[in-house]
Amino acid sequence: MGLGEHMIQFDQVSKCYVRQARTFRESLTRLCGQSIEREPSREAGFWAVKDVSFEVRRGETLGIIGDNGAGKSTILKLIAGITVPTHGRVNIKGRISSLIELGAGFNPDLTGYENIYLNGAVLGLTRREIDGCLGQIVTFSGLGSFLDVPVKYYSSGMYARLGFAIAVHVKADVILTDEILAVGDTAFQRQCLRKFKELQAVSTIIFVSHDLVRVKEVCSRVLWIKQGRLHGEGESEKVIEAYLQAVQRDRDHHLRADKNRDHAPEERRRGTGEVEIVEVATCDGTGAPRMAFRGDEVLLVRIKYRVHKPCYDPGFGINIMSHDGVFVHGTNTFIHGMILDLTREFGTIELFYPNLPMVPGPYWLTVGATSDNDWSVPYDLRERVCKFEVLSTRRDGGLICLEHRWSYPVEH
Ligand SMILES: Nc1ncnc2c1ncn2[C@@H]1O[C@H](COP(=O)(O)OP(=O)(O)OP(=O)(O)O)[C@@H](O)[C@H]1O
Repeated sequence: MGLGEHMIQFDQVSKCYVRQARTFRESLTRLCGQSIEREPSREAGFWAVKDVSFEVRRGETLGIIGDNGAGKSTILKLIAGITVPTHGRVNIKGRISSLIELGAGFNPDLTGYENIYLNGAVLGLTRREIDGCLGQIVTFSGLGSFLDVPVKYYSSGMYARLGFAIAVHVKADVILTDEILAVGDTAFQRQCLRKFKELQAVSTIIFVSHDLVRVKEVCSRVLWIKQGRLHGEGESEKVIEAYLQAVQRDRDHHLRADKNRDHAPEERRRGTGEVEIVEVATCDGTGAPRMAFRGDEVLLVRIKYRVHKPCYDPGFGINIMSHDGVFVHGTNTFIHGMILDLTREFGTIELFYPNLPMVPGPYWLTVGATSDNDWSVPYDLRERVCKFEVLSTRRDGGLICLEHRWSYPVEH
């Protein structure tokens, strides 16, 4: 087999699952343990994968991303031959090792050692081949004397360890992984990641994950699956960026729909009323209202106010609070030495943030108008007046994403 040849080919592949559609009455009847013979369930076809074509070359690590239920795992199952396409053709070359549902093929009454041989045989290895990699599997699993115990006594983490150890040592041509680098404890995850990087050099890998940082790190090409269809394909960075933008649009839509439904207003308000904060809106760089932002995007806070009485030395302030009430940032016009002329009845003032270097999550804005920088007696103080969300692929801990860079000087 030569370099660059196609290891996986999907040619207009579709997969239809048949789902049992039940009426409420049928579900109730079932719950009560009664027969549903007189009212049979109707069968509904559901296209989990629809008309998908792609190819994967030898040595590639291909990422598959998409929302929950998009059809990613179904594609893996089609590659693994766990399920067959309803239409189209799936061509696979070489031995496949599947890291989906780790340990699913184990026999609970057999010991770890026995399951290594059983699993190896299922994967098409001869006894001699399994003997050859047994030592590595044993060491990698870290299960020691537990390998003499029937696997029904294993914890789910131990199950996954053994499953992973077998799957990565069988010298497969194609390796299928589904959120696999998140199994076990942190030390085992590090070990898996090291092994994964080793395998990248010798195998073709299909990597399904919601961890977009990891996908970007390990895959050069990515497929974006949306509602069973291939929605995007190409260089990881570009496809992930487009996906994130779509996620953000959806999230924004959702947040605004929620706001319009006026769910449980969280706002607290007080003030003497000379200046009224009529409306606070979070906007994008073009000034369009928006509630979900990526960390590298502009946030423009637009405050519309109304002056009811002439007032002395007026100013505005903004606080950003995290969802659990931690004060993230605060500023006001007094700090910036701004002198405002509030002689007109209506006006607008805007605060511009060039980016939002915070950890992902929901944030709240408190906006106030006051005189002479005295916030104890404000004209109008609207606490938690509006909410926005920061979406990010960064995984830093804490509250803010400080720019940083690791270095690892080698001592000579
Ligand atoms: N055996 C099945 N029978 C019926 N429907 C199924 C079956 N397996 C999957 N589905 C449906 O097919 C769709 C695609 O599922 P799939 O597991 O491939 O999604 P996914 O992209 O891997 O999702 P996630 O990110 O949540 O794991 C879902 O709507 C799911 O409910």
